[in-house]
Amino acid sequence: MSGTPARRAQPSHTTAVRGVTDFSAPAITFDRVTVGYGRGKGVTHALIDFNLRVGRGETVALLGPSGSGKSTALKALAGFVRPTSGSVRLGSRDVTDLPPAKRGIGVVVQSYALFPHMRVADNVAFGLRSQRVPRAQIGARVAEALDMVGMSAYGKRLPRELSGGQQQRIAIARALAIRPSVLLLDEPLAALDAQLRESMLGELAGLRAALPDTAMLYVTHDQSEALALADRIAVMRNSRLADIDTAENLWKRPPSSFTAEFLGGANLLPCTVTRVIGTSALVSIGGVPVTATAPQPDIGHVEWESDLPAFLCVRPHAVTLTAPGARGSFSARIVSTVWRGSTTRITLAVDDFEGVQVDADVSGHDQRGPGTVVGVQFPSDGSVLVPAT
Ligand SMILES: Nc1ncnc2c1ncn2[C@@H]1O[C@H](COP(=O)(O)OP(=O)(O)OP(=O)(O)O)[C@@H](O)[C@H]1O
Repeated sequence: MSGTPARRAQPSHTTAVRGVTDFSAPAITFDRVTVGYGRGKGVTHALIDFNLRVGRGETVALLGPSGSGKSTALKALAGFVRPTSGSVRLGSRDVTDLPPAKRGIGVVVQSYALFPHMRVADNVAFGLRSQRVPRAQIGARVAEALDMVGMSAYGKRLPRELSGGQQQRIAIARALAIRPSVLLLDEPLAALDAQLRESMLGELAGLRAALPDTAMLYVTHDQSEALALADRIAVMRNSRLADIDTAENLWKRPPSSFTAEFLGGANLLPCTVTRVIGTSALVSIGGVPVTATAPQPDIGHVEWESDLPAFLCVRPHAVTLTAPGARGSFSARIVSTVWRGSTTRITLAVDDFEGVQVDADVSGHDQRGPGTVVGVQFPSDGSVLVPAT
């Protein structure tokens, strides 16, 4: 039997590298940070015992449902709320008691927050003037920041003369003008339409590559943004850090059912572990044996023991439909189909599974209607064990 860990809520830093950046030097540290809003019995604990380290040049996405504490973590770092307990550090400097303007952090929020009466260049210069950067240098720094976001030609415009995407670019330029070592982005694309969001995502990825020493903390509840931009993803749940790891590890080997579901939807099939040898697991779903992959982790506190209840996590694209009665298949009936352009999402009721429907994504425009009987297979390389707790 092999021990299999879920990597969970460890205040760790990654050894992965983007280019030649050394993430091991901490740029941001949250050390057991708790934040409460209100007092006495009415207090809301928006962040509880929160630990996180972000390395120099690293991008970490804070991902989680609405109200899970993501923005509060950012505010604690930026200095907009004071932790009830714990500390925040930038590099080796404890900034817990420092006012926001003295922290030297670039902040970009969803609503752009540009000064409406100021021209673009003055908006971008704002942080530089607050930092008393010599007047002679301001013009060049503003030009440099506008150039980074492709908005050099717009310095004389007022914010109301720009589109939403352009305003957000100016907000990013304003944050970059102070050459921050830490950039905080709070849902920066949430106010933009889907197409613009997609192109801005590409631009943010380019910006990230152009700023190899800047640590970024990126709040989102959109898993595709987190997967596209982050070196690591920290998943928040109920004011706490639930799981943290590289985007790839969390996607391929989710350490919890919550993260499996939150990061892009997953079929979570209740199963019982029969045995695990190396990375090969034999499990039972409703008495039917199925082979799967057991994640082999580097940190571990889950032992895959026989008879342990667990989940089999199968992404919809990994579910295979066969002819009814095909060898190794479960018998199922199509409940509904939704055509999504390049794929069709088929929802299935499987005879041996009580109360659990299975989603399958098949390529093209599948014409099979509700009630059609099919076979369903869960290929072992697309089925991974997830702890039930
Ligand atoms: N100023 C405030 N006063 C009282 N409670 C607050 C305040 N700001 C946030 N909260 C509460 O703290 C909790 C965490 O809020 P936070 O904004 O950090 O969540 P979030 O994960 O960023 O959510 P969203 O994705 O909706 O922005 C929520 O329950 C929220 O209602």
